[in-house]
Amino acid sequence: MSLFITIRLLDFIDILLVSILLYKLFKLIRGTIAFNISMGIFTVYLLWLLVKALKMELISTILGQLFGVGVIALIIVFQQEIRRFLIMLGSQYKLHRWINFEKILNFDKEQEKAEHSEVVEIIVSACKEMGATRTGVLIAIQRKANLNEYVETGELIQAKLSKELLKTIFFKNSPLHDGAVIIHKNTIVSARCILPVTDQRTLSPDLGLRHRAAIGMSEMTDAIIVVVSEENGSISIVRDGQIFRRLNSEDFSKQLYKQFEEE
Ligand SMILES: Nc1ncnc2c1ncn2[C@@H]1O[C@H](COP(=O)(O)OP(=O)(O)OP(=O)(O)O)[C@@H](O)[C@H]1O
Repeated sequence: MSLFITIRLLDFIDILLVSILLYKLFKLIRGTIAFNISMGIFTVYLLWLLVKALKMELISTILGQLFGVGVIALIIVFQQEIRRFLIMLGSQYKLHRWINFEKILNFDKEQEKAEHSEVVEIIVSACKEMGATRTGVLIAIQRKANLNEYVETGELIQAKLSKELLKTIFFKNSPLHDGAVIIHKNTIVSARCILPVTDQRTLSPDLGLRHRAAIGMSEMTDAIIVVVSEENGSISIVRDGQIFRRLNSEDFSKQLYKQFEEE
């Protein structure tokens, strides 16, 4: 047996990839309850190593059994985080851009752009007016990921998107004003939808449930979420767990266009 450990270039790449994955994972769960759970598991793991080294048979067998089913338990406990992590990898590195499905399917980019600008114009104009009247708004715009599970929590509308319809839905006395509206292309798919609330604990305390639901939705899906605050009429855009707050009309429009372009 050779006394020298041979390290290949591939081993470096291996270590680098694991470091990147761990860093991304850390960034994703930092400040959430998942971080505390991970720390708990890590502590139990250290304890297991210690009792094994001290040859304390009973406790080390019990902890060993626990880690035996650990992978399945981890998948169940971290189901949401694993999902978010995969979505983040997929959206951040934009694999579909390299593969370019649109080109393969010969998708008409010009038509898509025209559709986007119609949707952006309607949403910007409606939100500006609703902001001025301090009307609370929560809109999730579907991108690649299917939003059916959230659509089903609300009332199906399936109507062509228009400024007046959006304003009617979010009007304070409307029975549909509570919750979120989900839009796909130029259709209002449903209203009164319940979105997942983020469990990030480092968010600004002035962000209430409407904004937290917007952030939660953006962590779970690649949807673009628009929020108008009922409290102060300010407009925010949320994507990939990131919130762009208090946008003026010009920035709101620019940012919304940018998010549409950024697949
Ligand atoms: N999980 C959810 N999914 C969809 N909508 C939600 C959810 N939770 C709360 N909302 C909406 O947010 C409203 C409450 O907003 P809240 O005042 O707590 O939030 P906020 O972020 O402070 O917003 P605002 O600035 O408009 O007050 C609810 O009436 C409801 O319409």
